[in-house]
Amino acid sequence: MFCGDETGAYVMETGWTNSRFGWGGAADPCLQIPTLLTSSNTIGLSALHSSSNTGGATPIFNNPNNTSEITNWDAWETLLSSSMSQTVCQNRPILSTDPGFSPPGQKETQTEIMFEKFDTPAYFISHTAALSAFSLGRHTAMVVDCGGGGNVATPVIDGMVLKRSLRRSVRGGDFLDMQIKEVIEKKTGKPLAVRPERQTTGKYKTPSKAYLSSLTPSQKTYRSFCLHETLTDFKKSHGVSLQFAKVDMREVSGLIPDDSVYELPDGTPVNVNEHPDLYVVPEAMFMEGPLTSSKTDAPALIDVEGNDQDQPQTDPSLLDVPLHRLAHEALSSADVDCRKELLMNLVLCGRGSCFSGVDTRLSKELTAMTPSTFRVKVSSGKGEERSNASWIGGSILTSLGSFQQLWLSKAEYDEYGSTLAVQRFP
Ligand SMILES: Nc1ncnc2c1ncn2[C@@H]1O[C@H](COP(=O)(O)OP(=O)(O)OP(=O)(O)O)[C@@H](O)[C@H]1O
Repeated sequence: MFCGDETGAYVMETGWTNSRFGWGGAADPCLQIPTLLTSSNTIGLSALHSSSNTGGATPIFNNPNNTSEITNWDAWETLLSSSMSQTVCQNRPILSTDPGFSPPGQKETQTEIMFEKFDTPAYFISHTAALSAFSLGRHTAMVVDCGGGGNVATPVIDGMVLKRSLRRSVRGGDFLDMQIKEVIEKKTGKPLAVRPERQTTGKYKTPSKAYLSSLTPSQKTYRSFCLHETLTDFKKSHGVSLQFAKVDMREVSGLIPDDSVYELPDGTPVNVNEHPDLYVVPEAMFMEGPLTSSKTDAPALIDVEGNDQDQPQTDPSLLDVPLHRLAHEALSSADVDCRKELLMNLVLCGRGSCFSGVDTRLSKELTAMTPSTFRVKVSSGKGEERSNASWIGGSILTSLGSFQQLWLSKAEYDEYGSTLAVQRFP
């Protein structure tokens, strides 16, 4: 048991796309780092160019199927130590998050690193979905998290995650990026332009002459980063214009600006309104039938041009189903008794769900799939609250007095070792 009066805990979440760090009790993380910007010994843009024999930097997650399997522990440690030095964190209890499908042994390794290398006085690993539900004040909820690596539906009952009912799908933010890239390239008739990080940005930016296809295969992490940065910028600026084909247009009328022009990094203008296939890209989240037919369509490609010969095959447990079916699958595998309550408490989170109308659409589709006696109620935070839901849940949890007895303390670790992590953090 960690018995400090005032814990001042450090809360960290290592997501597929973004990692978040900050202090327990705070409203927002004080530091966010793109997870891709980390290599074994450095962090930041220089990490993308650090060479290795395999060509390019090796990121923390080098597996397109499992967003939580840490494959480069040195990079994970570098990310942590860098965030701690930036936020001046020393000798604090640390809470980290786990999405519930990490491979066996990962939690023990994390626990060992925390106590042996970072000398933390206490440590705790909590489920991402349980924390997201908690951020909206719910102990029981069906959490639908739309991230970069994929979408995950997790039933949470009384704060406990039903692991056997957890369902993942490939249609996350990276998948949509590939769709947007394809449409833009088809419209403009040339490869997608990206903006090298050293070029001037802002009002006086010069057009970029760098194209995704001109970056060499050895720059694969850099290419992924450029693609992600360019298309996230597109989604952010045109998230309002990107619509769902089946949403009642009366509900969203007035949201589409008449002149919705996005300027690509090379200066090419793309009028989103003139390209219905562009503004309905998020519709892929709800489209029926399989959308990923080949290996190169895999959701979270590290090599965006499909040149990586070592690319693992897509995990068969990853579903290629629309968001509402994903939630429905997770719901159907939960106990009959709790389904009604889960549907009444559907929590939508993750930055990938920030397109306008996702909550309405999800609610409509699920209502159509469930008996009329069931009521679907989708709740979600606004803006950053939605994006940082699990981090915020961790921040709330660590500041509760009743939670303090749940920490795994250094004394306990010294006595029983990291195997205690398996019991403490199921
Ligand atoms: N305004 C926006 N509208 C839609 N999508 C967005 C927006 N901003 C960012 N995204 C997308 O959200 C995804 C990242 O979401 P988020 O930060 O929740 O992921 P993560 O937590 O790092 O990933 P994961 O949950 O898979 O571990 C990226 O694919 C990004 O392009």
